[in-house]
Amino acid sequence: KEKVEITKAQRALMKVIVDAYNRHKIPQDVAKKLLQDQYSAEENFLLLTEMATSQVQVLVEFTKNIPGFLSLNHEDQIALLKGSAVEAMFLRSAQVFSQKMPNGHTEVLEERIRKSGISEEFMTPMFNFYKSIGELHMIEEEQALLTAITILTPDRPFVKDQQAVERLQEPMLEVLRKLCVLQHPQEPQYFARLLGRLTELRTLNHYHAEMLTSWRMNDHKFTPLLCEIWDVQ
Ligand SMILES: O=C(NC1CCCCC1)[C@H](C1CCCCC1)n1c(-c2ccc(-c3nnn[nH]3)cc2)nc2ccccc21
Repeated sequence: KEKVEITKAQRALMKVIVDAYNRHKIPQDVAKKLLQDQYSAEENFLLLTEMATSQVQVLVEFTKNIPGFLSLNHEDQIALLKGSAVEAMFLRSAQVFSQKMPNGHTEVLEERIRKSGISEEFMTPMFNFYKSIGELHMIEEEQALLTAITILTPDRPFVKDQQAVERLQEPMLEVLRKLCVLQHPQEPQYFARLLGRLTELRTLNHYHAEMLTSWRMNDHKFTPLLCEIWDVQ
């Protein structure tokens, strides 16, 4: 039986990531807002672009706190943010969707999202992902590390020094692996399941451009930041 122990240095790294993650959580209020009222497709799309814009700003702040990130080549820093922004948005959306809510609220939230204006064909992959994240019942340390690991994916388009990114991602993966063994001793496959979600996240990345243009409304307006990050307009 492997004796797993998180070292002092690993605990310190985890604390830095979790503190940064908690400081930069975007307001949960999108779920509350959606539960309050039904909105038109236009209003929902505006809400999405507002939430996504503020989440990108928060993601940049969070990323700056990842040890070593600011020492990376500057173009690579941009390539990593650009390459992970959509995945981080869906990961955060999944965490918002999976958060504990009073009875029946998750069903109402799901209904509101299904009727928000997104076209039908994307509902299944999106909710499959949200539910598979929910089933993991991640603790916040796991959520924070998974977000950092997503950002530090070496094989994003245009990353020049992939080894430098791997050197930052590997210690995060090792801490997460140990955390999973300690948190879920009766589930030796839990870490593998967690990483499997990152593969599912990449498929949502693939759908994203089509999802945006498929919203049942015309004239999709984006903020300048989203035009940069989402490669639209
Ligand atoms: O605001 C949101 N997500 C923010 C959450 C926090 C981080 C930044 C994004 C959207 C809501 C917007 C208003 C209409 C309903 C969905 N959202 C989504 C969602 C839906 C479609 C696309 C998308 N992308 N491209 N086309 N459609 C992205 C995200 N999934 C959610 C699950 C739980 C709670 C909110 C959720």
